[in-house]
Amino acid sequence: MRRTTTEVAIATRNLGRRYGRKWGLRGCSLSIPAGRVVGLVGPNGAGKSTLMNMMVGLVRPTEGELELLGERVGPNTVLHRVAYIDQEHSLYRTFKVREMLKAGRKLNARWSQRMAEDRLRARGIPLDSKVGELSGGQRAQVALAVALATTPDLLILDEPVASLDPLARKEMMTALMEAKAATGCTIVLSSHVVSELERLCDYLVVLDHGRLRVAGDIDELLDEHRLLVGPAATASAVATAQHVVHRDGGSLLVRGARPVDDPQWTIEPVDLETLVMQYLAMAYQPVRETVA
Ligand SMILES: Nc1ncnc2c1ncn2[C@@H]1O[C@H](COP(=O)(O)OP(=O)(O)OP(=O)(O)O)[C@@H](O)[C@H]1O
Repeated sequence: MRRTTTEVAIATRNLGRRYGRKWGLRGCSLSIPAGRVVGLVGPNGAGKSTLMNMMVGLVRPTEGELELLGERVGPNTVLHRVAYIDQEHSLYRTFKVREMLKAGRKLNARWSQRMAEDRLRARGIPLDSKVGELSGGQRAQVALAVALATTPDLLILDEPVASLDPLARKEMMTALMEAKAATGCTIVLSSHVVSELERLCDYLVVLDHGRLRVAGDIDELLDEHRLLVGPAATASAVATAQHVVHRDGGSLLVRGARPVDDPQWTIEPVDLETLVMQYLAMAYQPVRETVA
C-alpha cells in the first residue's frame, strides 16, 4: 500500500471565496488527516464545488489559506499529486478510450499505463470504444481509471455518482472502495445523499450556506453525539446542562451528553443521516454576506 508523505492531507484556515457580493464559502478551517475517505456533504449551494475547485486550482481563494499534502496550492506545486473528476467525468467524448489513456500518459509524469489498462479490462471496457458511445456508468469507470492511473496522493470527486443509475452507482462505489483499499490515497467525494457515503467514507465534512457546520472522523462524531428525547415541556431545562447542537421540540441533539436526571428522558445513539440532518437544521441564521 502506497503511503502519502504528509500527516495532514487537507489543511484550510479561514478559507473563503467570494463571487461578486456573495460568498460561496467563508471561514472554513479544516485539518483532514492523510489516507482518509472524506464525504463532503451539503445541500445545493452549500459550497462543496467551491471548496473542491479551490483544492484543484480552478478557483482562487478570496481569503484564507489552503494547503494540500503539506504544500500551498498553485501552479507547479502539489497539483501533480492531485486527481480530480468533475460532475461530467472530465472526458473527451470524441476520443477512443485508448486515446484518453495516451493523453493521460503524455500529461502525467506519474502515469501507470498498466493500472489503467488492468482496471478497464476488469470492467470489460474495450480500449477501442469511443468515450461518447459508452454508457454513463462506463464513462465514470473510464474517468476513475484515468484518475487513478495518475497515481494521485489525493483524489477529488465532485458528485461522482449523481448522474448514474442505481446499478452504475453501485459499481462506481465498489470501484472506489477497491481503489481505497489498493492505493491508500486520500479521497474526497461530495454528495447530497448521506446514505451513499456511509459505506465508503470514514471522515465527514458538512457544509451549508457556504459555512462549515461540522467535520470529523465519522466514528468519533457518532460516539460524541446523542439524541435526548423527552417531553417538550422540560426540554429547555434539560438543554441548559447540555451542549445542544439542535433542538426540535422534545428532541435534542447534543455533543458530549451529560446524564439526565429525569426518567421521562431517554438518551439515544444517532445514526449518520440523523447527525447530518440535525446539523443542517441547526439554529443558524444564514448570514446575508455583503461586501463592506
Ligand atoms: N461562478 C459562480 N458565480 C457566482 N456564484 C457562484 C459561482 N459558483 C458558485 N456560486 C455560488 O456559490 C454558492 C456555493 O456554490 P457551490 O456550487 O460551491 O455549491 P455546491 O454545494 O457545490 O452546490 P451543488 O450541490 O448545487 O453543486 C452558491 O450560492 C452558488 O450560487
